[in-house]
Amino acid sequence: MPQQQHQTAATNQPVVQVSGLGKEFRQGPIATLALQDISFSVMPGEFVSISGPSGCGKSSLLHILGLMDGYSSGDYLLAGLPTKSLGTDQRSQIRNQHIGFVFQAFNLIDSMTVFDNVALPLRHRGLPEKVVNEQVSASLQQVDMAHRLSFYPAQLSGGQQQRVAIARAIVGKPDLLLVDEPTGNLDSKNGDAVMALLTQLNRAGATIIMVTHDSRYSACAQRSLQLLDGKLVASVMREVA
Ligand SMILES: Nc1ncnc2c1ncn2[C@@H]1O[C@H](COP(=O)(O)OP(=O)(O)OP(=O)(O)O)[C@@H](O)[C@H]1O
Repeated sequence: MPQQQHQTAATNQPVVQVSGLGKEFRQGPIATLALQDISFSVMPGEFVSISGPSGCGKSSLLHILGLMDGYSSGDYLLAGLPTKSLGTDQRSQIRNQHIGFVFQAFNLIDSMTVFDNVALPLRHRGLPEKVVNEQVSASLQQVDMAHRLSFYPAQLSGGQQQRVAIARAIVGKPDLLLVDEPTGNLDSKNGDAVMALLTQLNRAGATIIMVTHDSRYSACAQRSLQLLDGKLVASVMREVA
């Protein structure tokens, strides 16, 4: 399969730099401290997993890293850009330029073909259709789904839908792939295939942060961050085969 070069593979600036990050949710008089004093960096080309028990703050952290939610304290630099005081439009633009998302539920648009789903981030950037065609084709080849470009999501298996979702996430050559429980809706055979694909993308230069409950899959990452009660309690390096 052809391999795309990801933007950050050649730089030495952290893709993610989080320091003293805190997140408080307020529901009337009740305050929940979902994240407390979290600090870590992720360098270009790293594959980092985030794990921990239910309610420990994994989704809250991923949402902040994806600029889908703000934070209450600390700092977060994305590819060197300060994110603290960004407005909604700026966040959305930076998300489109720098971040690819892969969700547990795939989140494909049912009324659009595979091609149009994958083309979405590029059309959002206003790129010419010729460039869109080239990049979508390359991206679908990377995930081995080029033979299904005129299919609709309902005509695909779960594993195929997730591969299309991965194609959509990488089509714009983002600095960072944020992956949330990518195997949660898949059987073990398809889950293994999706993890093999993510590992392959990482070897080709993609920087990946993945939330997973599954210790088998967190072992695919070079580093595992473990959260407990909103705190970062361990950062474990692994030798990945
Ligand atoms: N919108 C919200 N309003 C209030 N509290 C919230 C909100 N979102 C999350 N929380 C609280 O923040 C804490 C962390 O939740 P979060 O969803 O980040 O955990 P998680 O580790 O992703 O859990 P799971 O593995 O079950 O998905 C929990 O105590 C949760 O109740």
